[in-house]
Amino acid sequence: MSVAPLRTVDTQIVPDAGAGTESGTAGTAISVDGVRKIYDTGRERTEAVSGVSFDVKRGEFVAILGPSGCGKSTLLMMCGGLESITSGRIDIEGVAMTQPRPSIGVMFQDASLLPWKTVLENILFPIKILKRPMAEYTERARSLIDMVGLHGFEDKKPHQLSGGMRQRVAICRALVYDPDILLMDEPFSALDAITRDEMGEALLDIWEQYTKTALFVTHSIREAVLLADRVLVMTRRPATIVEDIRIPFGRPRPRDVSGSPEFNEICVYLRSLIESGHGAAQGRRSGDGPVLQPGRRGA
Ligand SMILES: Nc1ncnc2c1ncn2[C@@H]1O[C@H](COP(=O)(O)OP(=O)(O)OP(=O)(O)O)[C@@H](O)[C@H]1O
Repeated sequence: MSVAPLRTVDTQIVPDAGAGTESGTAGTAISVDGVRKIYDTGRERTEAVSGVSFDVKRGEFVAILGPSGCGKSTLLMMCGGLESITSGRIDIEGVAMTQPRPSIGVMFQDASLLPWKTVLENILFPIKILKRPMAEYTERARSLIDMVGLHGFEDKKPHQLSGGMRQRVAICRALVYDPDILLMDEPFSALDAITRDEMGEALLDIWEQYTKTALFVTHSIREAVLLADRVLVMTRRPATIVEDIRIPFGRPRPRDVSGSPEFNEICVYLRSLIESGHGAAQGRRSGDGPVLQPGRRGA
């Protein structure tokens, strides 16, 4: 089932069959350059992010992995214009990021649905806020509902849904207005392991029909390797990027890839990086990461 295409008010991203791969011709969607974040509460100064630089190409799916509290969410929020940048610069489609934009969809750990609204009304809520034509977007919302397997639940309220179903609604809400970029902050972390795997597969299904640029924060190494074209590994706070690994599995991604020795080898390598918690790459510009192949570890 495909999703009805729409034109967006911002730059239209044309899905690129080569996007997210070495041969992709896509330009840069997100450019993070020397970004630092210090939270200053008056009583306490916390350096959350320190000198982080990386690029994300259009159509690329980049996962950010790192220890708890290292600054992943802070980095994502700065990319979404939801948190100020202390120093450095973030450009989205070549324009400096200073405030939220409709070309960026955001998804959080908590689905944050409005309890008094139905599934369909929740999904269409951004359309109401953005004052876009409701009839046109209702068709799209229904296509998305079908795609994530919620057909028949359009008129249910959030309390009538399981946690996984609520997150499916949140995915539809993030995609309904056709944002060019999707920022996801541990969207499946509150779900049980089986539902989490199902959601990963649902996201892969969506990705294959509806390529977007994505930045995805997760604690799950396996989820990152299953979903992403590249994985950025962050150090302990203040976070910087210790490794940028290109995942060598193409698109459409084989659903059984997570059972392969190569997949497990990459997971083991990433786990060792996270457990060591630091590396020699402080302050470097990320973006040309090694391709991790069987028997060959990233430098
Ligand atoms: N609004 C804030 N004010 C002060 N400090 C903050 C604020 N938000 C985050 N921090 C601090 O910044 C650091 C990084 O937090 P952040 O939530 O970005 O980490 P994270 O890697 O996403 O964590 P987790 O993986 O546990 O979700 C933490 O020490 C946190 O306490």
